[in-house]
Amino acid sequence: MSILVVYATKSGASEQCARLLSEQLPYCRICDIGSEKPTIDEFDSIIVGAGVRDGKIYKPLRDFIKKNHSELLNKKIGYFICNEKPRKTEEILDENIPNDLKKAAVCMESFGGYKAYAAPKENEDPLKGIFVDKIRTFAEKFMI
Ligand SMILES: Cc1cc2nc3c(=O)[nH]c(=O)nc-3n(C[C@H](O)[C@H](O)[C@H](O)COP(=O)(O)O)c2cc1C
Repeated sequence: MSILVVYATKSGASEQCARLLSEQLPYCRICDIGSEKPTIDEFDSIIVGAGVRDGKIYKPLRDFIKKNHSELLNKKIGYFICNEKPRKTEEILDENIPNDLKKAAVCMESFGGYKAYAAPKENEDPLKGIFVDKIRTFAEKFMI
């Protein structure tokens, strides 16, 4: 089973999460939708994830979901978001992911994120604010 993690990031948290996920999943590659166009028919399983600003996941990922809606329904799929207020996760997923795609998902989760305008500097921990345990649990659940 080959897995693709497609992500969009602005301050880096979603990229960190995509990397950690890929280390815990077999045959997994990651793709920054901001700089690469993935060929999704090469993959049985897709995880999509993005940062959130003003309640919205980033546009390149929204566009990816819209463009590939019917193909995604035929994949094993999971969603993650990176945001600083994980309590709003359900609301954000409801407003950003179409219902049928949400129902078909194996897992959906917020992995936390950086406080607004406080992304870690080069000498700081790049996982500050990220819930590493949630990434591990997500990966385990995705593989069942
Ligand atoms: C301008 C701005 C708006 C934000 N809006 C939200 C928001 O509506 N809800 C939330 O939970 N987090 C919000 N955040 C926090 C981001 O979701 C968080 O920094 C996350 O790490 C972004 O993902 P990224 O690092 O992959 O770009 C906002 C951050 C910024 C800078």
